[in-house]
Amino acid sequence: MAYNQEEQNEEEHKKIQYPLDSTCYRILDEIGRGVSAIVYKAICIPMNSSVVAIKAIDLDQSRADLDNIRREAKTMSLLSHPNILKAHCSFTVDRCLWVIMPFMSAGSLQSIISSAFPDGLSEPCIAIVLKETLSALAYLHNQGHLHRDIKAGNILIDSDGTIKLADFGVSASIFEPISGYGSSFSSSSSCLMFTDVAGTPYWMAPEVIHSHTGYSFKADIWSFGITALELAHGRPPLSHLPPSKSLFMKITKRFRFSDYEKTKNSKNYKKFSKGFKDMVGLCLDQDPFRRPTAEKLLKHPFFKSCNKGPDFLVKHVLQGLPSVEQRFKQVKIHRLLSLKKSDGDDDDDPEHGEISKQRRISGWNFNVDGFELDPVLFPTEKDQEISSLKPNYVDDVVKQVDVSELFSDTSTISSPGGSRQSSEVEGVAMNCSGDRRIGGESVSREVMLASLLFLKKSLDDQRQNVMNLISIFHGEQHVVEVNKKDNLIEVIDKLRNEVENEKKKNSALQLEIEFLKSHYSNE
Ligand SMILES: Nc1ncnc2c1ncn2[C@@H]1O[C@H](COP(=O)(O)OP(=O)(O)OP(=O)(O)O)[C@@H](O)[C@H]1O
Repeated sequence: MAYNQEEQNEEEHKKIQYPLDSTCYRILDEIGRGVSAIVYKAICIPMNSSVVAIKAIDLDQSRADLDNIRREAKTMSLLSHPNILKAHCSFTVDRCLWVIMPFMSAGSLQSIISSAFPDGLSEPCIAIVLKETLSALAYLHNQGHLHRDIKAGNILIDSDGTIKLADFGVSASIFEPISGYGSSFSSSSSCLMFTDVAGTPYWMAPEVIHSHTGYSFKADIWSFGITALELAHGRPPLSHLPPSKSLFMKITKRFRFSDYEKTKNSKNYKKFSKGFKDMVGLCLDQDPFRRPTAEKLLKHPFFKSCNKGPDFLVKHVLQGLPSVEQRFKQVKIHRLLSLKKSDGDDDDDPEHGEISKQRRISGWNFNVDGFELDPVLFPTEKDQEISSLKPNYVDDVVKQVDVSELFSDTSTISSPGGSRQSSEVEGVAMNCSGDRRIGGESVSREVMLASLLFLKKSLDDQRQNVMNLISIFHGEQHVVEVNKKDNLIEVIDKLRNEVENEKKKNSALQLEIEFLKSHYSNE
């Protein structure tokens, strides 16, 4: 089912039309990879060989179906704002959707910080980037759209310092009719709400993860706050944890910034202004209704006092930076090397060694705190002594999750009346909540299922990453200069094993989900 954006939007006739034929484009270099897409630098031959970026989305891997993407592209083509990256056109090429976009020569802020500013940008630079992004967000929200994937990876910068918000892959219009979206949509509450889970885990608002309560524009404000921390520290909070674990921590223990506390004592500890910390704190209020709108946030003193522009970014961020394609190659090499380095890591883990070498697995158990499926080993004598103390794991999970308590925060950074409890953690770290054990009897099956589905997605993503690495080995050995045949065979064998392991984990997880579904439907 081929489609092109042109036939769906009369507006498009008014502007220069890029060709809808893949043979008109010549790919020059790969410049980025997402979960289900590869981004290329290319030239459009009939357009005086002008440089473009092509995002090739694998429709088999992508969550969205073609109808939704088509609808989204149509809606997005009506938007116009200096800080929003508008695609030139899009069309299908086999099972891929090619989105032809302006080439933003410095790439994303994420690619910049990961290669040149691992400890984050300076506050004046962050202020400019965030202010421009927030203008785009305020416009989007005023037009009735949620972005749903705000993060540094989706903020692009051009060689002149211009900032544009990109990637509307999961964005959605709150004004669209229910039937028009793959999203679940609820209008039962006082404002229109989405209930499907969309976005990238570390940046997701608690109400998005806890999807049955619904979410709206304020979910973007949360992600905006996380993006501020990402730009300030070089990574989002909790990113040292696997995505599923970070999600579950947010649901059960509420979001804390304890991982940034360590930063305070490190040599790279940075001090940020009160205004910046206050602004981030407002975005990261656990209660979406207390978070400010994008419009209101733009009036915050942090942004009001930001009077520098793109030139400042050129001077302090872009100068001397390798090109986006060079940076991407470096990232690939780095990933490859860390993969090789981690080859032997499992052997260092005594528990893992024991599992794999001495003991047989009898099944899987759900580790509530770690939000992981742990293998259950055939018991040793010592295990049998304590086994009678362990409750049935499903009951255990169900009794420990009291959804009514999850978001009734008593120690958030903003109090209902607007007065603020002291921010005890310095830097951007804020004490959002105590680490309270959750008790009670109420049960959220949706949370359980949503969480398990996330875990499954995380495993799928890991599998995809391994596949990507395999393709790097096959296609670009000259880049990584791995010439020794023996080495290659050994690494490929290990990758193959990893894929097999992932497959096994996926099947086990599938069984687990089936079990939980039938368990709940029987009740
Ligand atoms: N129009 C563009 N011009 C220049 N570089 C781009 C452009 N679009 C994307 N990139 C580069 O490609 C990288 C990958 O982009 P992509 O949108 O596929 O992934 P992502 O948003 O980081 O990940 P995900 O798919 O998980 O959302 C970006 O980080 C950026 O450096």
